[in-house]
Amino acid sequence: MTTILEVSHVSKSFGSQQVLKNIEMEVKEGTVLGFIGKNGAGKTTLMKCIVGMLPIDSGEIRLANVPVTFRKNRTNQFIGYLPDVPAFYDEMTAVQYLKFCGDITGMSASKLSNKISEMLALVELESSNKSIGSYSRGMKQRLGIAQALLNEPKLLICDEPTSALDPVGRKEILELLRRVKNQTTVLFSTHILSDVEKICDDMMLLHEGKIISGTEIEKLKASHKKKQVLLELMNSSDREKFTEFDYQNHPAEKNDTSLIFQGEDALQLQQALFQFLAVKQIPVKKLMILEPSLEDLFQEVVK
Ligand SMILES: Nc1ncnc2c1ncn2[C@@H]1O[C@H](COP(=O)(O)OP(=O)(O)OP(=O)(O)O)[C@@H](O)[C@H]1O
Repeated sequence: MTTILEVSHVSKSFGSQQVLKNIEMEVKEGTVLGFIGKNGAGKTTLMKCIVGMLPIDSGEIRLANVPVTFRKNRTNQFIGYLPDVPAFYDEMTAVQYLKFCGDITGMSASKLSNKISEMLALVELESSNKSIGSYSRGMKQRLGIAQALLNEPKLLICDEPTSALDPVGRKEILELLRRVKNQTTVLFSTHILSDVEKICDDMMLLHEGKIISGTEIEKLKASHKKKQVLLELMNSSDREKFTEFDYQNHPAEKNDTSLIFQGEDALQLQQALFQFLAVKQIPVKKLMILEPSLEDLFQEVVK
């Protein structure tokens, strides 16, 4: 797989505050990469460095193997960028706005006209002839993505595209980003971890100026796995029989018909449960080892 974005040893400070510390990352072509971090972690800063809007103190950023230089737009031909707070001309319609943006890039009139129709269909705004000022936040984000994709970028960068949206708007944007994957590589930042779990091929976490890669997150996940077992019973009366189970070694969380057991070795725990269930002849609805959620891991990393 070709590398589209390469960030090597990048550091960046604002005064005495070092926001990025020797950052190393790579984005492979055709993937959707989720970029996670708490508020103020430095996600926007890194994205602005990638698009050449902020200078870096040291290191190198390469896009399609071309070095990014502060305020030089040579590498911006490869990028579509949707900032966290996109600005629009409220009195324009979507078509007028995209035409305005396309004209600036010097696209030919016929190509632009086809491209506008294609993009508006992609973001499902083709039937809207309202002015942008009357758009919902979700519609504005979708228009922003259409605009960012107008010049067929190799990499689409979206800064917190779902943060200000309600669940319906968020779902629409996530589905759109997933669709867009057929046309370009996507890097998007978020602090909503379930968004990343839903659509991303890879993820990375920015914490205290350093990147924790998707591979490291997976390792963390593996080390946290195999520690919890969920048991769902057919009825609540059977749950009472668990008073005789060895809770001392396997403390459990209890609900009406389910129990979550904690242990150092989930396989052993599962075996002990199987034995107990067989001896007591308790019917089972579900018995499974629980995977930790990204939210659990995030809490683990940042605590
Ligand atoms: N131009 C600037 N001058 C001084 N400090 C800045 C500047 N831009 C960002 N910072 C600081 O750098 C840190 C990282 O900010 P950044 O906006 O990159 O975080 P973020 O991860 O995008 O957060 P959010 O999710 O809140 O947008 C913050 O402490 C912020 O105050």
